[in-house]
Amino acid sequence: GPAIEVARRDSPAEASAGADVTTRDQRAALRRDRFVVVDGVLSRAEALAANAACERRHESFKKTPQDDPSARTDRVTWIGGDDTSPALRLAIARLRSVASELDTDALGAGAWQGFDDDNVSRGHRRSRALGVPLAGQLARYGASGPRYAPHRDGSVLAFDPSFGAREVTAVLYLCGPAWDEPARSGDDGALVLYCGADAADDEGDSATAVHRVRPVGGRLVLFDSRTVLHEVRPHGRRDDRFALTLWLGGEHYPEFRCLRPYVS
Ligand SMILES: O=C(O)CCC(=O)C(=O)O
Ligand SMILES: [Fe+2]
Repeated sequence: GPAIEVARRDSPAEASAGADVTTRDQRAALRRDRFVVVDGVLSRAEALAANAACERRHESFKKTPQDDPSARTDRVTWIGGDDTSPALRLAIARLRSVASELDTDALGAGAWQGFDDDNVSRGHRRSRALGVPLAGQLARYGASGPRYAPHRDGSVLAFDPSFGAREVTAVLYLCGPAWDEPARSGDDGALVLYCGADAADDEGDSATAVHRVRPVGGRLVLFDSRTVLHEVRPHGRRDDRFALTLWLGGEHYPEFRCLRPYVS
């Protein structure tokens, strides 16, 4: 898991796939609101093919090191650019491409400036390009149970290298067509974002805005890994909930190890 995530990172330029995944307005919304939802990142046919590849791979999903009912109970596997499935290679390529798009808005600074220009206001002399891991986490949430309790993905005070590197979380949903319609009742497998919650709040009570995102196939969610408290609700559907996640950030040289605190 984390070892794969940390082992190697590309620069945004190396990870660019050419076609735009996000618009300038969506990226501005991300920096302002600390999250944005982008629909149609995979076409319907591409999303169907990716979902079928996830279903075929059912046996390769494993427990995570954090596996515990009070934390998370999903099962995961890792997807790299050399995956045997063309549909999953396309999905990871679209996610990796987002980093170079975030860099293009840097107003001549040459790299990502952080959320709401945080990097500048915290006194960074230079902006940093967003490192792009070679592999993303594919998670499977089965029916009636698996969930991920409220958490943040990254922190500037991290001791775990992968955790310290994470700056922007990118989640691409690979759910099948049954997920296109809202759940009729009960828990719906939503990603719940507790925006504006205090840093000390791990439950979301202090959030200034709560957003529920349905995991529709082909939908991308981007958010601030370090400040946005979020959780995955359980669901009662027959079909599994699949999400491919890539954490952007950290420096992009081989074997990044977060030797320095990520504030400078
Ligand atoms: O599947 C999702 O919607 C988000 C998953 C998540 O929060 C994580 O893996 O850290
Ligand atoms: Fe998360």
